[in-house]
Amino acid sequence: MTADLVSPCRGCQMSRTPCRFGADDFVALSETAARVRLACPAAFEGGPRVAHGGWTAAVFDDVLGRFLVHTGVKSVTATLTVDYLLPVPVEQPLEIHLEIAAREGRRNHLTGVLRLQGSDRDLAVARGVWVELRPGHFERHQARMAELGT
Ligand SMILES: CCCCCCCCCCCC(=O)SCCNC(=O)CCNC(=O)[C@H](O)C(C)(C)COP(=O)(O)OP(=O)(O)OC[C@H]1O[C@@H](n2cnc3c(N)ncnc32)[C@H](O)[C@@H]1OP(=O)(O)O
Repeated sequence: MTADLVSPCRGCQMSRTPCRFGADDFVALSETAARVRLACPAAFEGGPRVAHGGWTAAVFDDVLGRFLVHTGVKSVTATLTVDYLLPVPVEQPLEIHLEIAAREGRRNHLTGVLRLQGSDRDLAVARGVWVELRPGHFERHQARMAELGT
C-alpha cells in the first residue's frame, strides 16, 4: 500500500463539510501505520488556549477507527484509554502517529501518539481495542431500538 488519503467519517461525509475535529490531512503510510496532521479548532478550547480533553479523546477515537476501516476492517470502538501527558495547545500544528499494534481474532489493538509537529515530546497517548463487526450489527441495533419503542 502506498501513502494514500484516509476518508472522512460518515458524519463528515454526510454533512460535506471539512472534518469536524480538524483531521483532514490523514494519510496511510503502510498497511499498519498512518499519520495525521491537524490543529485543535478554537471551538474545542477547554482551558486558556488549551484543548478540551474530550477533543483529544474524540480525535483519537475518530482517526484510529477510520484507519481500521481504511484497511478494510469495519469495526467499532470497544475500549479507548488516553494518557494526557501535557496540555495540547489550540490552533497549533499537531501530528498524530498511529498504528495497528496487533490483531487477535476480531479484536484489533491500536495505538496513537499526539505531538506538536516537529517535536518528539508526547502530549497524549491512546490505546484501544476495536472489534470487527459481525454481519447485521446495525440491523440488530435498530431492532433493539424498535423493541424499546424509539
Ligand atoms: C462505510 C462503512 C462503515 C463501517 C462501519 C464503521 C462504523 C464506524 C463507527 C464509528 C466509530 C464509533 O464511534 S463506534 C461507537 C462506539 N462503540 C460502540 O458503539 C460499540 C458498542 N459495543 C458493541 O456494539 C459490542 O459490545 C461490540 C460490537 C464491541 C462487541 O459485540 P459482539 O459483536 O457481540 O462481539 P463479542 O462476541 O461480544 O466480542 C467479540 C470479541 O471482542 C472482544 N471484546 C468485546 N468487547 C470488548 C471490550 N470492551 N474490550 C476488549 N475486548 C472486547 C470479546 O472478548 C471477543 O473476543 P474473542 O472471544 O473473539 O477473542
